[in-house]
Amino acid sequence: AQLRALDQPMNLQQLIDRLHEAFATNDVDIDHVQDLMFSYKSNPQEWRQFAKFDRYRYTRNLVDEGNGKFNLMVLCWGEGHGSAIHDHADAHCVMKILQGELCETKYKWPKSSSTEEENDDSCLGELEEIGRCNYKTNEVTYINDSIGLHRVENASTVNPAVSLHLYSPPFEACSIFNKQTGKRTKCPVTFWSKFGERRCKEIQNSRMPE
Ligand SMILES: O=C(O)CCSS
Ligand SMILES: [Fe+2]
Repeated sequence: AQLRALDQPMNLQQLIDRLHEAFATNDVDIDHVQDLMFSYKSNPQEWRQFAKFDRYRYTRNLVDEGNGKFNLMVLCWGEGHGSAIHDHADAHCVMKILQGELCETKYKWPKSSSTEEENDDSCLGELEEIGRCNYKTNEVTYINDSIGLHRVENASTVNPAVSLHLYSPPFEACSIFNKQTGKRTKCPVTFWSKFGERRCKEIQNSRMPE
C-alpha cells in the first residue's frame, strides 16, 4: 500500500502517543499504524538515548510497551550485523529506518514435511528467496507470517544503522530458520536495554543467534 505522510509533524513522544491511540480499540488499522511510522521523521536527538550498540551483534532496545498491545523498540546494527532468518510469531511487524540503510531478504516458509519419515527436519530443503530490498532512512516496511520469513542486515562496511520496530501483539519468542535445511528453532528474544537503561544483571544480551 502507498504510505501517506500525515499532515502535522510529530516528535518521537507524539508518535508513541498516536500509536497508543491507534491501538486503543481491538480492531487495529495496521495501514494507519504504518502511516504513523512513516510520518515520523527520524530525529537522532529523540532516539539517541535508546541507541546502544554492541560490537558483535545487533541490539534490541525497548522504548515502549504499548499498554501491552505492542512493543516499540530501537534496533542498532553495527557494520555487517544481521539477524537470523526468522518469523514474527503471528504478529504484525512494522520496521522504520532511523539511520543508515538496511537490506531485507524475504524467504518462503519451508515446505512442511508431508510424511512421517520426513519428520527429520534436515530434509526440508533450502529456503526459497522471494525478494531482496534495501531501505533508507525514514522508509517503512511491513511483514507478517502470511507474507513469509525474512533476514534483515546492515550490509554497509562503514556505516552503522538504526531502525524502529513495532510488533503487535508483543512476543517473547519467535522461530529462526536454517537457510540450507529449513530447520526451524524456537528462539527467545530479549532486550539489550529497556527505556534507555541497561541494567546488566537482569538483561542478557539481546540476540537471535546467527
Ligand atoms: O526483532 C528482531 O530481533 C528482528 C529484527 S528484524 S524484524
Ligand atoms: Fe523481522
